[in-house]
Amino acid sequence: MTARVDAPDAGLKLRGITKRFGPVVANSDIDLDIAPGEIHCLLGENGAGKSTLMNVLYGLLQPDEGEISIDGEPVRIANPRDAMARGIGMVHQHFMLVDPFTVAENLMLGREEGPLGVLSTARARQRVRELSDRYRLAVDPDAVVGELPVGVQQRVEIIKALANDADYLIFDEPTAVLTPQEIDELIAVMKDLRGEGKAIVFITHKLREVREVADRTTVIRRGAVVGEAEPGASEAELAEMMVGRAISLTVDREPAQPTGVRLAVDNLTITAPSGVVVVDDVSLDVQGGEILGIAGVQGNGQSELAEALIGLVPITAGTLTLDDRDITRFDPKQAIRAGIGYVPEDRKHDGFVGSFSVAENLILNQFDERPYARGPALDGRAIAANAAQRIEEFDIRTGSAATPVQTLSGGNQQKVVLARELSRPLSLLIASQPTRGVDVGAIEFLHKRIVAERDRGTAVVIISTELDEVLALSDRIAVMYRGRIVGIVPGGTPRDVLGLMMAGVPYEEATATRSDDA
Ligand SMILES: Nc1ncnc2c1ncn2[C@@H]1O[C@H](COP(=O)(O)OP(=O)(O)OP(=O)(O)O)[C@@H](O)[C@H]1O
Repeated sequence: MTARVDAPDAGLKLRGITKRFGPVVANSDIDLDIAPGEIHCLLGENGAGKSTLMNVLYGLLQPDEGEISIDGEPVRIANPRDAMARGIGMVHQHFMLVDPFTVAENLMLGREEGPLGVLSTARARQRVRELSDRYRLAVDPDAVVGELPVGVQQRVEIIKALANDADYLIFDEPTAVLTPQEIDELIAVMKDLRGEGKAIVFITHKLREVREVADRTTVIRRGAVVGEAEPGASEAELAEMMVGRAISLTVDREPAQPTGVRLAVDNLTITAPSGVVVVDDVSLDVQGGEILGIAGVQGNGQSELAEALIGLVPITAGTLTLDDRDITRFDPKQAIRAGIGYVPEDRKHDGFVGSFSVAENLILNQFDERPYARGPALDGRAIAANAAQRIEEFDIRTGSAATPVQTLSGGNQQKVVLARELSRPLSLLIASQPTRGVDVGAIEFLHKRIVAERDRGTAVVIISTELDEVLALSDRIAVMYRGRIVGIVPGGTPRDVLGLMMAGVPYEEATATRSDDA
């Protein structure tokens, strides 16, 4: 018999997939072929319909029209159990793991009732070990999932999919939440899987990753396939195909015109409930009209520093001063009133209320303020007018202003948070991973807005694990390592020097090492 991969109809084929949500056509007559042994990138703007299509393929959604076949045989995928039985696995954008359970227990649960069926603890632990050895996915079977960093949780998701013997693996924006090193590791795993003949569908907004791994790239715009990108297409070409216009991948900005210190952080120390000192005697200033970038490998105290500035975590020692006012003990409400804008790292958790509408989320924290509050009642007209303006300005792709935010695509949810925070008068803007999950076109716009906020005289703090983003926006860069500031350096500092500093090497030594290498 002919080997399966040689057969003309080998692989997975989607034909004419259409999926509507009320008036929104999320997928319109989509054809997609996924061949064994390929990494197939799915590229498209926020809200283009990528996750919807993958949710159809995984049986989480039923299409209104269209067919799916595997190796020429039509299949109906009614639910994830069917998908897994057909060899389709999915690593979700938002993990579907059960936090209080261990890795092995999560495998046993087979959350989506996979073909693993009943599995003993011993067998599950052994399976985790086998798979983690084979694919270099270091995971302890007995670790409690909720206590693991996101990068490791993602490995657990991959192990779960592999434990079900998936031939087709869907990775829906897996790199959005990973550090650069974790991204490299994940890409190596994806290449190994491809080498074994598995097919991978890879969704990402990072064009560099597409160029690194894609055997084939299908571009979707507004629910329909635009076409396949040419092999070897440049980042600029991919971006243009995706968005439908040429876009600038660099940020145009004039040198900063600092207006004097607005934010002063003095000897800030934060001790976590576990007793670990997560921010250790940090002092820094941010001037009005300046962007201070904070670079560092995730987990080196940057998140806690940001959360302390907005009053979300208690401070152990030190002081915070904004425009000569002591804000050290402010709670979030007071901080917001003092003109602090905050874009949280975890938008789902701290950024919005999913069941509230887009319009409501755009005025969250301002419900009791003019012009939205009129006495004890809300002024519906003012709320609607604000929503219409922000949706237009930030190009938020939503059915209407009344749509619950939880049904928006990931990137559009992020735009709602940024639109809200960038639309009130600010003294200080703190933005953690501001463009996480956002498409290149929207990044261009959001970066311009952040620079415009600086030029208005606001003090801006950007925290990002994307060194490209820190470099594109920052006038000065503070590098954090193990809760301390390793150094505060000029905006244009070379990447490799920053990289060394992120590993704890002081600036002078890092620059000397660099010239030694040269
Ligand atoms: N459950 C739902 N109810 C209503 N509308 C939905 C639902 N799920 C998705 N949509 C809509 O379908 C469209 C496509 O969304 P989808 O999440 O597939 O986009 P995406 O390409 O994955 O975007 P992103 O890059 O931002 O993640 C969007 O307009 C979204 O608001």
